[in-house]
Amino acid sequence: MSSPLFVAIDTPALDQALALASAVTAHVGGVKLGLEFFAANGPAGVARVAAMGLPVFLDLKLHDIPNTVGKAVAALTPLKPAVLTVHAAGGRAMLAAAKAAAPAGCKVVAVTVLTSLDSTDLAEVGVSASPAEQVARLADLARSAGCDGIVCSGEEVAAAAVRWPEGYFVVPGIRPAGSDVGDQKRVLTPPEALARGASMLVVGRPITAASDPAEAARSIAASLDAAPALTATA
Ligand SMILES: O=C(O)c1cc(=O)[nH]c(=O)n1[C@@H]1O[C@H](COP(=O)(O)O)[C@@H](O)[C@H]1O
Repeated sequence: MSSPLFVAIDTPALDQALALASAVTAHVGGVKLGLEFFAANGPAGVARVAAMGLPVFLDLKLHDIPNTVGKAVAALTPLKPAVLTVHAAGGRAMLAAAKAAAPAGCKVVAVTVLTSLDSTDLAEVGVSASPAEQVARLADLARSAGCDGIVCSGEEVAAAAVRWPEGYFVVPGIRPAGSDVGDQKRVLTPPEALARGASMLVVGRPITAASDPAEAARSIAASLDAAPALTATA
């Protein structure tokens, strides 16, 4: 089985992205390219990283009217992403349009509540539900709209995996014990998130900002090998 560990290569510098992907390739299951990389390098940059051979998670968090999102997803098809993100808050028709336009074999996953938000942040944008309640609501929406899974934090993934047994669960906000949390608010360690049912662990700065990214990735991968089997509870 390929590793659930994906490294988030958040940099505008193509050379740096290629060097990071090359350094960690033996220890990860794929690379995640997001807005920072895409804004600077566009589809051609994504193709350069993809040519290295690792699966690419293209994390553009699309959120617009259904027609626009469907056409944007169709335009990304030549890049053959393994996974694409859209925002669940875009609604049922937008989620269905994204899935309908996605290339065969590409998982469309819906971002529920960003891991940088807590209940105070949600209240500020008019959401009175807790992060756990909101993730459950948006997971049900994503599932019924035909998506393959969701993005949520490690705090919600066990309940989501119970609600949606065949779902694919992308979990960012991953921090090895003792590492800097940064702007993340809902975090879990790599083995804990895996044990709770994560399908993919997204790790950025704990690897990319390490003095030795290859060693950081190797160490996280080794911690996963020692992780206990799934113990998901609702
Ligand atoms: O969709 C994502 O990947 C994502 C969703 C989310 O709720 N939180 C989140 O941090 N991410 C992404 O996961 C990565 C986390 O990076 P680090 O905090 O450096 O590990 C970033 O590239 C974020 O864009």
